[in-house]
Amino acid sequence: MERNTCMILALDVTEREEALKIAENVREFVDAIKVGYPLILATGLDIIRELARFAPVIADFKVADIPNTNRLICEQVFKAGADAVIVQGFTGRDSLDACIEVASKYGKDVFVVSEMSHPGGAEFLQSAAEAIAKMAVEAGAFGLVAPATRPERVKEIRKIIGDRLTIISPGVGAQGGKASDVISAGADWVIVGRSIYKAESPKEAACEIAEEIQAELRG
Ligand SMILES: O=C1C[C@H](C(=O)O)N([C@@H]2O[C@H](COP(=O)(O)O)[C@@H](O)[C@H]2O)C(=O)N1
Repeated sequence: MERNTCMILALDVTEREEALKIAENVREFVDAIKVGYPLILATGLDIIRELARFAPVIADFKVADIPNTNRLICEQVFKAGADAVIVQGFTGRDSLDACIEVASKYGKDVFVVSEMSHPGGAEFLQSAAEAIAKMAVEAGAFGLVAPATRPERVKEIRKIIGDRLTIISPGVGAQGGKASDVISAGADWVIVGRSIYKAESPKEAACEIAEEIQAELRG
């Protein structure tokens, strides 16, 4: 994935036409589109290939099962045309290895959730986040999900992984996180959903956030 705008659109709408229209409108401002259960359960897996016309597609299924089931899920994800998949890390090394094994077969990428951005993310997962980050490096994952709502945590996780993994950070806007703060804390991409797809003009909203990020990168 090219890192031009450092922004990933979280397209959590549930209508096919709306999803395609927003993706078309904001394509110049996003490096990738993240789709998850809301859109896929509403419209089916074919939307992945339709969206792939606009940008690489990250399938956010938070894959979190035993190795064999993880393997079966990832096969379907990459057969459907996704460029990457998001998996949970708390299920352990063998379950993560199963996802990476399938992704490697397709030449695709795996992002591992280290810590989540919502308040509940601090209740159980946060204490395991650093160990999960270390495991992700050892397992050969492509990247990590880390919270834009807690840039100080992104900084800590970046210290552990160095530049060996790409960090994508959700929680900007609607959850209170700031794009420029988490980019400056060491994230490579920010993930933005409602602040774009619920905006009066998704295009203008995406442009504004992209400009904020570029200003931060210019220092
Ligand atoms: O910790 C995480 C993991 C997960 C993810 O990115 O994997 N997300 C997803 O990022 C997007 C934020 O949307 P919005 O809040 O901008 O509308 C949604 O699709 C969430 O499911 C988080 O928000 N936090």
